[in-house]
Amino acid sequence: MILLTPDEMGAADRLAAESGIDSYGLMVKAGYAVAASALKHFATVRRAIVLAGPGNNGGDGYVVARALAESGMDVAIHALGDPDKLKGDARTARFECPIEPQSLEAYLPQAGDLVIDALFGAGLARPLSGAVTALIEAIGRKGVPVLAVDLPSGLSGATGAPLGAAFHATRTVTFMAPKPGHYLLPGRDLCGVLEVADIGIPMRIVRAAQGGKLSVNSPALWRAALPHSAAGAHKFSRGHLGVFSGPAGKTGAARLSAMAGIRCGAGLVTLAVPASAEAEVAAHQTAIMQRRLDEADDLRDWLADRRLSAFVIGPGFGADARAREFVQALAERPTVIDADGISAFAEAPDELFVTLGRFAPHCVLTPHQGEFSRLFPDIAADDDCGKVEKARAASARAHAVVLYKGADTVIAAPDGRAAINANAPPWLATAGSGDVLAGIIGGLLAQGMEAFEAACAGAFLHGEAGSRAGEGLTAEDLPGHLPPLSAFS
Ligand SMILES: NC(=O)C1=CN([C@@H]2O[C@H](COP(=O)(O)OP(=O)(O)OC[C@H]3O[C@@H](n4cnc5c(N)ncnc54)[C@H](O)[C@@H]3O)[C@@H](O)[C@H]2O)[C@H](O)CC1
Ligand SMILES: [K+]
Repeated sequence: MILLTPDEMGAADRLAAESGIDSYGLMVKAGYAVAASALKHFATVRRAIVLAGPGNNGGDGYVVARALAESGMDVAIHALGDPDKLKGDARTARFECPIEPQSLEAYLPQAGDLVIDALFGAGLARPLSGAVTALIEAIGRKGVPVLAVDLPSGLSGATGAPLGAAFHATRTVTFMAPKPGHYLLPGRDLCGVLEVADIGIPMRIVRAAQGGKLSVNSPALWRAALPHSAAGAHKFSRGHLGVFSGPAGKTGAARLSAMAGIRCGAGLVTLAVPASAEAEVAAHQTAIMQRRLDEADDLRDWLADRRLSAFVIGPGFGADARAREFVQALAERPTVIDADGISAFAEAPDELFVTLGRFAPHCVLTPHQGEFSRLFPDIAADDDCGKVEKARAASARAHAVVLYKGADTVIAAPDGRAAINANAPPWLATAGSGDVLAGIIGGLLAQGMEAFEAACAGAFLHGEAGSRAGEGLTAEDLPGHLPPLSAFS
């Protein structure tokens, strides 16, 4: 599913107008879509209160009011600012609506109300005023449901961050395509159930307006790149994943990664294990092989085997000089660098980026928020940037795919492509879950998937496994609940 930033939506609007599409007609369809949602999902409310803002979001609101009044609902309009100052389509909508707007201050929330939030949408430019903030709080205290037009007022459609106070909507109706702010947190929560209404802008125009580089993560993005088990496939043709284990007592994370790697189809998986942990690891493994590997020289000997097609380093490994040395040696091969593999470079991020920059961007960094801040402190601290922009900036700097973890995981590639992953159930945030994700991505890389597609597919499969394993899952449950890749081809 494509995503449009509010600016791109504005471009789509302009392209639509240039192609002769009547913009007021778009506003009418937008308003009727919201009214239809109100009638379908809030039919039992006593009255609908349209809060109409000073621009076209407000204009949509007047159309909603007219449509609901025509359907017999008890409707009132409370306008922010002077309705006589409305311009263009919003002005037309106001005068085509039979209901006289009252002032915003005159609205006293009552049980049984439905608030239609048509104050601000794509044009939100600054935090809401104190009066509007107070009204949002009064509505929240009264427990009055809110149906938001395009975006809950106060929420940035670009970043998913509120600019101060914002409505917490029960449902949001947006137009033609979702925006990043509908999926990034806390925006996704503030929107409630999201509906995307078609208001008659041809998709060729919507696609022309879209930079084409930002999507909601879905199989459509990577199904063509999935490894297909050809009839003649044998274990060597499905790649060989190397996973680096930590020392005795710290081998669980790597074992989770290795299990995930073999479960998502890697033909062979080998755990590289220091002498101290050999017995411990051997006691747990069956299908997964192991190899003693202590120092960088052992690693270089192992790397001579070109059948090794991908690696995972980081889970439980230890964030030390040895980790940096190993990552430096691995950078020439597709490698998932996770956890300690990232933190090991906290004092010298550029050392990692220079090394990765010497090769094609075939590595995947999988930082959570803390690790991201350690590796990209200036990017993490830039509040003007949303999570998509941060992941993109980090990916360009690191010359690697960056999978910026969270309940709203964002995947970005150095070429600007980005995807927001939105299928992770909340209970996926459990110890070891990240180790499994690293293993899934490593397993897909080992089978020849490119880094961006492997990271997107990995994030999606991880979320699916979490949903299938259900609440109360532990990380050990995840590999066994991975859906077969054939389910997506
Ligand atoms: N193709 C579509 O998606 C369509 C969208 N429609 C609706 O149009 C709005 C966008 O309308 P716009 O006039 O550009 O902006 P807003 O109505 O969101 O904002 C109005 C105006 O308010 C000022 N402003 C911004 N922030 C604040 C603030 N915090 N306090 C006070 N005033 C503020 C600023 O000047 C804005 O311009 C979109 O969301 C859709 O709902 C079309 O109706 C149909 C086609
Ligand atoms: K709104």
